[in-house]
Amino acid sequence: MADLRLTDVAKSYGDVHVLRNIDLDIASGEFIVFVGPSGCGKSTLLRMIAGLERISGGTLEIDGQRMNDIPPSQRGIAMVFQSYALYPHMTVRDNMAFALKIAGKSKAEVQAATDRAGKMLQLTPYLDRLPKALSGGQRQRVAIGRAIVRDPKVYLFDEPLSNLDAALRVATRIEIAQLKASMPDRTMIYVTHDQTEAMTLADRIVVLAGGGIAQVGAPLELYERPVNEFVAQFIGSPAMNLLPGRVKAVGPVTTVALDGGLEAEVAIPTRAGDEGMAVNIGVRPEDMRETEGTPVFEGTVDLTEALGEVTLLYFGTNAETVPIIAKLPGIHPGLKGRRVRLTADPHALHLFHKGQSLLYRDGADSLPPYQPRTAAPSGSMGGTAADAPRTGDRIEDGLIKPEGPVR
Ligand SMILES: Nc1ncnc2c1ncn2[C@@H]1O[C@H](COP(=O)(O)OP(=O)(O)OP(=O)(O)O)[C@@H](O)[C@H]1O
Repeated sequence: MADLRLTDVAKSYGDVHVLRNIDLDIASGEFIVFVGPSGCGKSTLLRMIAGLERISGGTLEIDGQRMNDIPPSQRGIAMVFQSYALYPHMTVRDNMAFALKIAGKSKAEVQAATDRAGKMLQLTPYLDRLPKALSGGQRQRVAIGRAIVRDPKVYLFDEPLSNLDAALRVATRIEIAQLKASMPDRTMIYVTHDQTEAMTLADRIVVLAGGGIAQVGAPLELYERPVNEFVAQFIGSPAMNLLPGRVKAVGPVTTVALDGGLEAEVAIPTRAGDEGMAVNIGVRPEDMRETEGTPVFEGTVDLTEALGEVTLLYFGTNAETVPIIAKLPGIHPGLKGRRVRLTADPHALHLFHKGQSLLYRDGADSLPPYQPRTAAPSGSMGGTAADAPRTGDRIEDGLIKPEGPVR
């Protein structure tokens, strides 16, 4: 059991401010995923929690205890890295046992812990193998095993699956979810670029952007109720389309006159005085469908991509109009070059003013509470800061090639 509290946490490298004003409470047993554009500071935040980076400002508490100046080994955390960084001359069991041996655990304790981790990760048949005789997925499971043997309160994962091929990634993702389910009281924080990992593993996703937190919420809450255009376009793939226009009629349902002459009804309230307000309607590609009636969008299909279960239609890719993508279920041959009329349910549409969702303009508290999922599909894995490759180590194919004597 471990809860974490970050208060006004900041990170700068000299004059470069990477993160600021990070306030975040993480409950014991939660699976938290950090996402955000490349360079937004996800790994830096994780490494500050691990103690591998100094915190420039603010406070990190674990279980109410200030951790800013506590060394990584005393924080009760373990970290799994993208480069699983195993010692090539050690067996799977010895790789997993390494930190325990350093910590002076007895032979019996080491044996019990590695047996248990091997069983949890289905590595039992491989315990006496060297890493070179394992697949990439198995190697990453050993790295996770190294975390498990230490039985940390908090597991940190830095893009653990990004070195794996697509099929292994799916399999390992599912294993992580199962692992978390088997350790409901362990807190897990996970950095990824992968939308599917974020959506399927997280109890809550933290979207980082521009050095701060853009939004924190359950995966489907971010999908259905993004606070702003950035989150709206970051969560979901392909990204949400934005159609510019002006408010024409206000009320519980807003009528928007779209640039180009079409109109759309959006089931988001506006009030007297909002008439004429410049807005963007947000419509997810998967919410669009063909219509014979009144469309919210009409255009000539520039390009199609048939993915089997869905077909992507691209509009305005080489024109002056806003590019639009629609995702239609099934196979739609022969649409390229055709004029298509598309609509969407008013309840599926979003409405933004100056980048912010109008849903939130009177404060998020005025929204009916979002129903969190009850059966948490959480999952995670582990490793320790002690497993971090040292400066000077080279990592090739996930194996540490130490420059100096082995630790
Ligand atoms: N030692 C350093 N000195 C100066 N700037 C640094 C240092 N380490 C990281 N940064 C900068 O901090 C920012 C955040 O880096 P970080 O690796 O945390 O981003 P990220 O969101 O994890 O990115 P990615 O998704 O690409 O892995 C980047 O702009 C990076 O250039």
